[in-house]
Amino acid sequence: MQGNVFVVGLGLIGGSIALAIKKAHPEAVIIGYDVNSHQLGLARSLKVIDEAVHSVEDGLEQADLIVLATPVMQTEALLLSMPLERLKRGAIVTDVGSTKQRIVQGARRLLDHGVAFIGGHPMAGSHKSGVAAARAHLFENAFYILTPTDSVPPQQIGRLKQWLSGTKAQFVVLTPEQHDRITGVISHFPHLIAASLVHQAREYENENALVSRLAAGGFRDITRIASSNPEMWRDIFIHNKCELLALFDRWIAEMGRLRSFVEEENSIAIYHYFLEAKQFRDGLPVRTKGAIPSFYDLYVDVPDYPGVISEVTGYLAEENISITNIRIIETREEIYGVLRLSFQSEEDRARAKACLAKHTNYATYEG
Ligand SMILES: NC(=O)c1ccc[n+]([C@@H]2O[C@H](COP(=O)([O-])OP(=O)(O)OC[C@H]3O[C@@H](n4cnc5c(N)ncnc54)[C@H](O)[C@@H]3O)[C@@H](O)[C@H]2O)c1
Ligand SMILES: O=C(O)C(=O)C[C@]1(C(=O)O)C=C[C@@H](O)C=C1
Repeated sequence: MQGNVFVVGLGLIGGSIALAIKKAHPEAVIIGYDVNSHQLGLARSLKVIDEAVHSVEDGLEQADLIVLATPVMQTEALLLSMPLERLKRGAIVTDVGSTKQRIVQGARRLLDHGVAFIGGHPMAGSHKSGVAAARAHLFENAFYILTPTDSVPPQQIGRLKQWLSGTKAQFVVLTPEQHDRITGVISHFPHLIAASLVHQAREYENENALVSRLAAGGFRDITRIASSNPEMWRDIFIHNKCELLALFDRWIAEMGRLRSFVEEENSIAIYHYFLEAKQFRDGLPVRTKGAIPSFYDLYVDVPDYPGVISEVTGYLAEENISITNIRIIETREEIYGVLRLSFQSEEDRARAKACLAKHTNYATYEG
C-alpha cells in the first residue's frame, strides 16, 4: 500500500509496528514522533522511521494512517486533544494500548466527526521498552485484538488489517468491555502478582542478604514481567480499575481459602489445587509468538574502519562468549556505525559488555 503512516510514540510497540508496516509496504512513508528526543533520534538512526517530526500536529496532516503507541493515559489525552480539522479526509486512526474502554470512549469525538477510529491491541510484547528493542516480527502468530465501533465502515477495518498485514498476527474483534475483562485476568493482574512477589522478596532481603543471590529459576520465571515499564503499567491499572478491583477481591478470597488448606495441613486439597492448576496450564493452546529468544542484545558504537567487527568478535572469542546473532545497523561515513550483538542470556551480555569495556573505548548500550 502507498501512503503516509504516522506513528506517535516510538517505543517497543510503536517501533515494532513501524517496522512491520514498512516490511509489508516498502513504498509507504513512515513518519514518527516521540516526546523523548533521544527515542526519536534513535528511531531515525535505526531506520525504524523514514522521517521525524517535532510535534503531533506536524505529522497529522499528511497521514493516511495514524498509530498511537504511547502509554494508555497519554493515548487517551491525545485522542481528547487531537485537532480534528488537521486530519486528512479518510484517514484511519488506531492505537495499540493495553486497555480499550477508556480509549474508545476518548475517541468518541473522532467517531462523531466521521473519523474512522479503530481500537487495537497486539497481544504480544516484552518487559523491554524503547525503540532499540523493536522488532518487525514481534507480533508474528500473536492475536491482535481490534475493537471497532458500529459506526466504522467495514472497508476501513479491512484497510487497517491490510496496513498491519506485516505483523503476521491473527486479528480478533472484541468489544472494549470484553477486551478489558479478558486482559484484566490474563495480562494485567498477573503483572501485579509478579511485582508483589518481588516486593515480598525485597522485604525478606532486609533480614537476609542471601535472598536475592539465591533467587533461582522459578522466582525468575514468574517475576520476569516485573521488569516492565512502570509508567505503562501504572496507566493500565488506572484505566482498568473496575476489572482489577473485582480481581483483587476474588484473589484475596482465593488466598484465604488456600491459606486455610495449608494451616490445616489439608494434603488432599493442596494436592488438588496444584493438580488442577497444572492440568489447566498444560492444556493451554500452544502459540509460538514470533519473538526470537535472542532478546539479549548489545549495541556497540564502533568506528567505521575495516576489521573492526573481527576485532570486537575476537575479544569476545578470547573470553569464550558466544554470539547468537550479529548485525550492522548502520554505517555512517563521518561518525560511528552501530553493531548489534545478540546473546543467549543476560549473563553473556553482561560479560560481553565488561569484555569490550576492558579492551576498547566503544560505547555500548543494551537493547
Ligand atoms: N510492552 C508491551 O508488552 C506491550 C504490548 C502490547 C501493547 N502495549 C501498549 O503499547 C503502548 C506502548 O508501550 P511500549 O511497550 O511501546 O512502551 P515504551 O515505553 O517502549 O514506548 C512508549 C513511547 O511513548 C513515548 N511517549 C510517551 N508519551 C508520549 C506523548 N504524549 N507523545 C509522544 N510520545 C510519547 C515515550 O517517550 C516512549 O518512547 C502502551 O499503551 C502499552 O499499553 C505494550
Ligand atoms: O511478555 C511480556 O513481557 C508481556 O507482558 C506482554 C503482554 C502480556 O501481558 O502478555 C503485556 C502487555 C500487553 O498489553 C500485551 C502483552
